[in-house]
Amino acid sequence: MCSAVNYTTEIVSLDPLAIYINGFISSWEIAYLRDLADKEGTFTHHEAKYPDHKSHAARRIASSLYLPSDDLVVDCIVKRSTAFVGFIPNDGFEVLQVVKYHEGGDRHDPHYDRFLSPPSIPSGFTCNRVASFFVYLGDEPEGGETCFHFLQPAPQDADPEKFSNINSDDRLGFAVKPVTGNAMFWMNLHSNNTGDVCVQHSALPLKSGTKYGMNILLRRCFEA
Ligand SMILES: O=C(O)CCC(=O)C(=O)O
Ligand SMILES: [Fe+2]
Repeated sequence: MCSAVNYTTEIVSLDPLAIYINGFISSWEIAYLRDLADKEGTFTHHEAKYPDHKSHAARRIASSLYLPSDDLVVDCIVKRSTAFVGFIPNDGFEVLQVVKYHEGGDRHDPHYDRFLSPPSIPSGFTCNRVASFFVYLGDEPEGGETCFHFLQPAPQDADPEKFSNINSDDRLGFAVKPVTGNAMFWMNLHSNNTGDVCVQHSALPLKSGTKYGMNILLRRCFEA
């Protein structure tokens, strides 16, 4: 039995569709997931796994770990995410991934979550990441915002505890602050399965503290 969570939503952008979610994961779920991540083993530093990615424009300086899919709480979060995406045609979620950033510049430079060259499978079908959730699992560091480089700036009356407009890479970026338990959801693909160039985003460098987050990536398979 999954416990009910009364999250609320705010539409950030209609096109591309991007939605901010308040209270998507409860505090006991966060404590549970962080404990589970610590028990599961060691976080792998992205650049230890992929040393040649150091020269990539979308450089990712962070560590990550996959959560076990057979865990009951993980399953409840997948069910909640499935209910959230509703009628969006999809083929389920990837294994949930916890990401950890340390102070001193850990970051993820501008990138897309979709595969730019999706692997095709023998049947002639291919799968890509149609939509993403990024959930903030604490702590609340200085810096470490998720910056969407092509979304409209937040309106002046937007809650400064959650949103800001900051200049990143010389572009005005709409930035989401890592508020524990809250999440961003956005679409990566158009309905014709081509990539939406407007959802390029980055995790800005951590100035101090530690940041944990979780990627919940929705798959869609289609004829290539
Ligand atoms: O850490 C963030 O704020 C965003 C992370 C992200 O975009 C990713 O892991 O793909
Ligand atoms: Fe991303």
